[in-house]
Amino acid sequence: MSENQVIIFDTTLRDGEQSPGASMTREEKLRIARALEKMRVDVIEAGFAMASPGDFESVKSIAGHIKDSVICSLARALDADIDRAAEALKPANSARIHTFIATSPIHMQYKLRMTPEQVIDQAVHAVKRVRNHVEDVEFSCEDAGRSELDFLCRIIEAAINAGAKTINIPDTVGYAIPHQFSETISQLLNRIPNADKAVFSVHCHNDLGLAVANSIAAVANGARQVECTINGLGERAGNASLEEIVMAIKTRHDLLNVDTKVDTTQIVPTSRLVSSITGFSVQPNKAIVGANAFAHEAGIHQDGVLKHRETYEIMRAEDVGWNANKMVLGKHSGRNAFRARLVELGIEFESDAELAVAFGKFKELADKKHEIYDEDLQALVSDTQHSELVENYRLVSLEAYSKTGETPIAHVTLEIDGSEQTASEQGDGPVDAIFKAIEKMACSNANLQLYSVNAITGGTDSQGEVTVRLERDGRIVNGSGADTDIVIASAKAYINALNLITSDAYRAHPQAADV
Ligand SMILES: CC(=O)SCCNC(=O)CCNC(=O)[C@H](O)C(C)(C)COP(=O)(O)OP(=O)(O)OC[C@H]1O[C@@H](n2cnc3c(N)ncnc32)[C@H](O)[C@@H]1OP(=O)(O)O
Ligand SMILES: CC(C)C(=O)C(=O)O
Repeated sequence: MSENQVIIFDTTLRDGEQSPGASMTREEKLRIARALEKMRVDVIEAGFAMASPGDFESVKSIAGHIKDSVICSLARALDADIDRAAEALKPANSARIHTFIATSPIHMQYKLRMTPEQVIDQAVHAVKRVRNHVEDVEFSCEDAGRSELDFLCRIIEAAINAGAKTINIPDTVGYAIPHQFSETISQLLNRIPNADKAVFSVHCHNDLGLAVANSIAAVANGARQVECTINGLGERAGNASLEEIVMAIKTRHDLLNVDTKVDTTQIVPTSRLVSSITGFSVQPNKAIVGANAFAHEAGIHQDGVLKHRETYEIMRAEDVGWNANKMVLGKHSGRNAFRARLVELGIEFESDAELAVAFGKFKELADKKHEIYDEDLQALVSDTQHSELVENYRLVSLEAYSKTGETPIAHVTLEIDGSEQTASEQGDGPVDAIFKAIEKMACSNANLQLYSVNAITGGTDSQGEVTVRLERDGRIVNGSGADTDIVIASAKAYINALNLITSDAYRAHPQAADV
């Protein structure tokens, strides 16, 4: 293995599963293991065989099915744990046993109730026991982040002499700070006489939100294995996230000068799989795999990305398995992104003035709604194009009241041929009351033939798009209106239909006039 390669050791199925609520069945673990193998993860820690019969079976099943990654089981520094791990790993192509014992004063004194000398003896015994089963021995100094450096040097030297091939330095409780952790790694590598006989690994927890930073700092100072999990799943605040580690190494190759074998295009599919199996959703702003990781809403950013993607993107969405980056239209968006999306939708305006009107309406809508979807744009543009109509009727204000047990009532103010009128009516529902109030003022004598409401997109902040079909003297028109408030959308649609039915331009049947 090249000295510039970092081994990616995934522990989603072991430490990840220690996340309260993240227990997985054997079949689920196998599905994740297959995804990790496809991603070309070097080592998959499949479980802790001693933990339960179910975990034993999971390790065994993964060992039997996965051929391209090394399969590993955790084991305490106890013969029974080690033998159980070896038993589960029998079917594996390449097997590793990961044995550990705590090395910090607080763990040795209060948890293990052992002296430091006893801990060294047990570690050496455990490593030798593992060597009786497999060549590939990993030894971890649990709580290394709070262990004394001199003691770490002693126990690691002894473990390497006993046959450990990988030495893992876990920051078990997420206590380390990057510059200090990288100094620890560098000291261990420099001071332990046989350090060159093993690969040094790190396993960082995220209690202070520093798991990835500490892991990368360690890599910069000579660690060549990183233990991590998909989506940063893991005990308490989680482990270092695989996707962040791998992409930091890839993106900052200029600085770190190391590589991994991971096929990064498998990151997003695997993240989704883990999230759907565990039920732990990924926060939208999570690096790499969050829904917003490659989404831009701010106009200045969108403009920059449209002109030259790298202005605001340090990675390509496609490289981590997204289809593409995303321009989200919202209230922070600018004219350039708005125009670009309309062009993609095949919508063009004849003049800049027309575009400006549509953009103004878009900003008004965006103030009411979080995200503007393509369907919103289409409704908005058709509204803008309708605005070419001579508006004999214009909605000034509207108040609709409904309460259980009471008859709904609406007060509507319209501008009709330049002057304002107000009417109030009761109805079977607020929309019925509105239509009656409008008709009271318009006196159109038109017949309502159809009223339909559609949510333009999902979510309760979706725009309602209303269609109102009116008929008068054999002429039929379809009016439409869109708004986040469906009562207002209904009034807009009715008024639009009134304007159409009284307009010379729409004398034909609506289908013929393409209304
Ligand atoms: C930092 C980490 O993530 S370490 C991995 C943590 N993961 C887990 O614990 C999940 C799986 N664990 C389990 O299913 C159970 O704890 C088991 C099966 C391993 C052990 O269960 P039990 O035998 O009932 O022991 P229990 O969990 O109550 O206590 C742990 C015992 O292991 C001892 N122990 C802890 N770590 C080690 C070690 N590395 N080597 C040897 N003994 C150890 C403890 O001192 C304690 O011993 P004691 O019973 O003599 O006091
Ligand atoms: C067993 C070790 C590696 C561990 O999970 C930890 O210390 O967090």
